[in-house]
Amino acid sequence: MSKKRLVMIGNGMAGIRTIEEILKLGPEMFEITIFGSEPHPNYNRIQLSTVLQGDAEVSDIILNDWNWYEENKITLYTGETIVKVDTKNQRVISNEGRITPYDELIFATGSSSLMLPLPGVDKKGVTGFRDIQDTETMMEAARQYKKAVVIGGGLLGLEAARGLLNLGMKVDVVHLVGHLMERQLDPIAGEMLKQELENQGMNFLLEKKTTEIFGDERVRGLRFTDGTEVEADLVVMAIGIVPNALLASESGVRVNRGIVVNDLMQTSIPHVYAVGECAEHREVTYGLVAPLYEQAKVLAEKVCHRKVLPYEGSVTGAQLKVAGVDLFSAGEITEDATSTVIRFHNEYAGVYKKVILRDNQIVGIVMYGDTKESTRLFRLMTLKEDISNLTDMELLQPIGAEGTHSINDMPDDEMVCGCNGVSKGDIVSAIHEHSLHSVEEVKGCTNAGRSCGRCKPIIADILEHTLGEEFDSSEQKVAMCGCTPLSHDEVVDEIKEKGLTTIKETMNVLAWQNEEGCTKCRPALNYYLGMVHPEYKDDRNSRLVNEKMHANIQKDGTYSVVPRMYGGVTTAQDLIRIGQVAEKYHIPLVKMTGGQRIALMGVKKEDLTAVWKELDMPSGYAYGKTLRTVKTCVGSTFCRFGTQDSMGLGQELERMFERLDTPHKVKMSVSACPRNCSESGIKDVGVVGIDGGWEIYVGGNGGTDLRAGDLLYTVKTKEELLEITRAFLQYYRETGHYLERTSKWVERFGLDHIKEVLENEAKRVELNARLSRTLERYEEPWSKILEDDTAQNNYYGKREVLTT
Ligand SMILES: Cc1cc2nc3c(=O)[nH]c(=O)nc-3n(C[C@H](O)[C@H](O)[C@H](O)COP(=O)(O)OP(=O)(O)OC[C@H]3O[C@@H](n4cnc5c(N)ncnc54)[C@H](O)[C@@H]3O)c2cc1C
Ligand SMILES: NC(=O)c1ccc[n+]([C@@H]2O[C@H](COP(=O)([O-])OP(=O)(O)OC[C@H]3O[C@@H](n4cnc5c(N)ncnc54)[C@H](O)[C@@H]3O)[C@@H](O)[C@H]2O)c1
Ligand code: SF4
Ligand code: FES
Repeated sequence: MSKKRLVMIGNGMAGIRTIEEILKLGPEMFEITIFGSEPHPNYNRIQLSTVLQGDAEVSDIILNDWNWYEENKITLYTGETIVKVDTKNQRVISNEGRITPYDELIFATGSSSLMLPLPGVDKKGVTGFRDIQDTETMMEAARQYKKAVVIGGGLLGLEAARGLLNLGMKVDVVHLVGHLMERQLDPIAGEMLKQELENQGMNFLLEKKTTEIFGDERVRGLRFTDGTEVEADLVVMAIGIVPNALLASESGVRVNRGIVVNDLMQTSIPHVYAVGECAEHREVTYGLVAPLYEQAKVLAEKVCHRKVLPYEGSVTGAQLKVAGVDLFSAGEITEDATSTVIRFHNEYAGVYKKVILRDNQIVGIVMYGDTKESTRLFRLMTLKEDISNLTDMELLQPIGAEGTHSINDMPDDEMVCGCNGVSKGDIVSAIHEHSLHSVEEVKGCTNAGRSCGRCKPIIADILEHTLGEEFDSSEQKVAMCGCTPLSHDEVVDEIKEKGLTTIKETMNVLAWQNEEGCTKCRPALNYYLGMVHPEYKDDRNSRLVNEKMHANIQKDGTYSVVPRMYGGVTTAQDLIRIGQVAEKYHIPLVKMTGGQRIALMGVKKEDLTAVWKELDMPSGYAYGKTLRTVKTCVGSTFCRFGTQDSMGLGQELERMFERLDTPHKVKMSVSACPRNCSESGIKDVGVVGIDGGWEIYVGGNGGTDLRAGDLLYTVKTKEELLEITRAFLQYYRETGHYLERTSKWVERFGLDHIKEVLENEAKRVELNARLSRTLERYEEPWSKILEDDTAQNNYYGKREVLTT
């Protein structure tokens, strides 16, 4: 039987994904011919922003190279545009006069940039941002000129503006309405975004309507309806897109805004289909790849005569690809009389989260500054789950709360790669079925990570979780954050090799792509610099919010205060004082913590310093990436089973390591006999007394990733124990990644390796010496703040932390 002739107009992302799906279902079914106006094979249009921002070359973003077409016996005509479709005789005609007959025809013509029909729009230096050519036009302009204006403060305009800043241009963004990305963000989130981008160097002209682009042959500036003007050597129009549907309508295919299709992607003419941005389905046209790839799958099943699950439309979520900006938006963005809203807003930390509910279902999500919960919430929204059994707290995790959402907790159907519709379950099955070991292999096999690339860190986590020891994390270089391509280890090596001493200097010398850094890299750099240079002056403003405040911020915007109680031992005087302070400052809850401390919960920000003063006790660092507590049992002092003085040792350890900066929090414990009443088996360092000595366990964790500690050594004396523990902690400090718990670190390095280092006497002595130098630098923070009026005003007095 001869093959049917399949012709596709358009060689872009949605079209080629359709062909890939067709080749999977029926590799021998069609003789395929593709026409593309652009002179390139299929490339990742999404990554044009990355190319413009200087993080990739055009060659890096090719999705299907020339070989792919050849290997799949596809005839490809690039740089050739179809100008006529004769649906009666089933053939297409190109601008080169080439006539190609078809049995099945697919329109995959995408969209074009919407260009304002203004006087001067055809001047040199005015461009859209849609393809490689536009990107090259902008890059060329940046080599010769200084000043750019972007019209449109949406996703595209802001990504373009960020790229032009990276290329050294001064950039104004002209926006029609009062806040940025008004289609995705409400005014509060829009304002937060504006502030961040202003810090990065962008200038905004809001509520401005352009009337004219003036200049000579080349643009010189813009004029607005209010009579004002702004200079410009380059104007980038990013005010939306228009589906390329004219050819279809001229060929008699029904067109509204886009080419109208039914649930099987069929147009009004038999054997003619449309897919991607050019298609209009149930009156909606889409501008993100996720829905387009869903359409591609349905269309492939249809033309291959497979059982088809009809396309019923998509819910989309948007994120901005600009370093230092963490936002997510999906569905409705403003509440109305029929909806209710749960909102968390911490202006100080720059975090805003809003979930809109109707009939106990999520109908809208807006998040800025912390989007960790976005995939989970988006899943609840798309599945239309009844959320009435979830508390506000379960829906919106406050900042500073431990993420409850580990890979373990993730349901199999949770979407990992939104662009390509790949769930955790799909990835885990592919890892097992195809013996995959790297992110690149997962990408090749499942498509996850193949578009915007944002999901790659989660794919790496899933690989690690699924493969355990077989996972070679060294192969998976993960950048510290979007501000740099360097990994944590590479940044630390550079700090040491180049003798970098401040955050600013590190960012400059290592060519940070975002001058100010972001909430991921600033705290990490602050930690690494302090770890490498004991004399480093801590940059408080680069700390995570709880550390900056020296108190844990709570769900309702109040704080918790937990004073230090060495080894979990207190006195009657301290308890009386705590009681008096709790009464005087109307502290609503006094709670014993899991680490044997007393927490005063619900302290108002303006009362924090007075509470510290009247308690007159050191900070317990319940908020810090440092030693939290050393939990102890009563031990030989009172217990008849006790073989050792656990309270004495616990207090000594806590006094030794209090305030020590570590990559993540460190919990310790001392039990005086193997009955282990203070749970030494699930601590970062857990000590158990035995007859004639101590056992030291490390890498234990009692949290979401439950892990029993490994026995590191059995020692006879307290001196040996202290020397080993100090060396262990210092080695963790020097080689752990910022925010990596010892449980993960021990697994990454392997217990044998750690033992080998600690058994080497010279190394052990050096580690102890470096730790001693570091420990000298720490001071008690609460009393320091009480001596410092400026700090009190800046952090606790004038500013208002808003939580609604
Ligand atoms: C800078 C930028 C950043 C983006 N970022 C994201 C993002 O982060 N996430 C996301 O989901 N989406 C993003 N998008 C949108 C995404 O790239 C598009 O949704 C997707 O590329 C659309 O695919 P398509 O195949 O429908 O159209 P296209 O990729 O535009 O392909 C259509 C092709 O058809 C060709 N063509 C048109 N008419 C003819 C003709 N008559 N004859 C021959 N060829 C023709 C065009 O030249 C074009 O090459 C971004 C887009 C841009 C421009
Ligand atoms: N990160 C991403 O997901 C991403 C990135 C880039 C592009 N895209 C996609 O590309 C497409 C185009 O993006 P876009 O940002 O151009 O479209 P958009 O429609 O999302 O935003 C256009 C913005 O321009 C503003 N605007 C309209 N007319 C204006 C005028 N005369 N003057 C000033 N401002 C004006 C609008 O108010 C709107 O905010 C969209 O489909 C988008 O989803 C997505
Ligand atoms: S661990 Fe042993 S010594 Fe400590 S309290 Fe429990 S039984 Fe007593
Ligand atoms: S989420 Fe975009 S590639 Fe995975």
